[in-house]
Amino acid sequence: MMMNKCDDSDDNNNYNNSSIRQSQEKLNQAAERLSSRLASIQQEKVVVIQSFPCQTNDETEAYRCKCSFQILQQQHPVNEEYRCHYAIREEQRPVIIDTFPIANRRIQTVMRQFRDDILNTSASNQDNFSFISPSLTSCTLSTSWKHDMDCILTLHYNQPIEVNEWKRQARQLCSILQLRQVNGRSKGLWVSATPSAQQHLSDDGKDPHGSYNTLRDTVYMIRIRRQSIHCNDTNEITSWEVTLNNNSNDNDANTTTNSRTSTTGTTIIPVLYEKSETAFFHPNPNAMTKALQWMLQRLQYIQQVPQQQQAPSKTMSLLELYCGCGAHTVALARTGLVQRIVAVELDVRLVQACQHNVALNGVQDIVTVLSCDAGQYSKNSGSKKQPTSDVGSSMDATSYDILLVDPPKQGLDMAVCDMALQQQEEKTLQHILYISCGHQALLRDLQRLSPQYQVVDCCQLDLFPGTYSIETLVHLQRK
Ligand SMILES: C[S@@+](CC[C@H](N)C(=O)[O-])C[C@H]1O[C@@H](n2cnc3c(N)ncnc32)[C@H](O)[C@@H]1O
Repeated sequence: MMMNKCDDSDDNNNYNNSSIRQSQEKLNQAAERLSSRLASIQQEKVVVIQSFPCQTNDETEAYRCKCSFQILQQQHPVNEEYRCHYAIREEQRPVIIDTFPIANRRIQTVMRQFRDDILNTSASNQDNFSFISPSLTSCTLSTSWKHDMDCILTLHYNQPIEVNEWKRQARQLCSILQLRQVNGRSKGLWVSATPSAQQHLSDDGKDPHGSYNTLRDTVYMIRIRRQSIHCNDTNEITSWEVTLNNNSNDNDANTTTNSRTSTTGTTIIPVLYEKSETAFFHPNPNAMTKALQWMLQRLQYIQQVPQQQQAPSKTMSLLELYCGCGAHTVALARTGLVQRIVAVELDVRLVQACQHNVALNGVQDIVTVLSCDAGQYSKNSGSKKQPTSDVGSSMDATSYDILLVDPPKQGLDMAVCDMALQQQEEKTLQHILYISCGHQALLRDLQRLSPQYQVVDCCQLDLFPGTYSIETLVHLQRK
């Protein structure tokens, strides 16, 4: 568990510095362990494991953009008033918490205001929210990656909601807490309210444009080109950075997909996202943007460095399995480094979100999103069968240059590894970019792939600071 933040500023600084140091030490130790495991998996090549350490206090302490809490009512022992508390489950039991320091600043503020100003308020104010608090059992708070953008509060009840009154009060709640939307869920019923009475939301939370409880974001990819002179040869070196901060003075910069190139040759490419609050999205924006930056660097390397069978700047195609809402898909499609992407996802809500994000960024000509199981897709591709009816425009899996995988903790389906290994004769698939949040599964998969692939680059980042979780990014290349 994370420690509570201390209020004294000197101690606070010490603690903050030490939390960054702890994060760095955690990565150093993980790199040592992984190095020795890799050495036993592949004897041929030694790779240096880099790390992307956390650099700011918010990255180590206040990073989570999705949190769920139980809501408990307790009677005060002295004045006998009932007070609401947040609780998290530890060893099957609810543990009351006053604060949740790993939640981002916006969630921490809304948590405090909702509990103190709405749920535990004076009798007069209680009347204003009399339909909000009774039978409330838990809540979920979600924000955009850039947490000053959107925040959605979802309230779960164990009794039916009185819909009209609840909506009226929830709308007021939206205004006071500056939320994009408040949802109420009770026994299969889903009601939603937004600050504006005019904006119609149907009772299943869908807005008139069809986007479902969406949190909006803009991620900026920065391509930096510079000349390097070595032994009278001039080469152009391209590097990439990824950030959530729009440093321009342009107010429209976070709603447009237009790229901007400066006189020095630096290009800023905005990527727009709308992520469903109800389905998976990366809960740590720092880890998500760092991983994306690493992917761009690797694609740049793949495109520039001549391979045995591959000339530089060749048109590249990419198969992405476990694509989620398209967090990587749309960004990669906008780099100009890949000309064709097929993205596969099992959860239909995420398939829809990914398709929506593809359209939002105008990359429909580059990306095809498929709704199917990654293992099944790989099996069918291996046997040259197309997996589902909506794959008309997709290619056979044997014809991609790069495979990008970001599986759940359990790692790759065996059929995915088989598909990557089966391509030995055609030797088309050259590279695998593997994003892993499950360490044991990653080691198992690297072992399975080791007869034909070797690790050429590896990087680790602190997935959930204050816990043991690490994200490992691995670039495998065909031997
Ligand atoms: C770790 S998440 C990564 C998602 C995405 N890359 C992102 O960053 O948002 C893993 C994703 O794999 C999907 N998934 C899980 N099992 C799958 C399967 N058998 N076939 C396809 N997708 C699957 C999940 O729905 C989830 O979206």
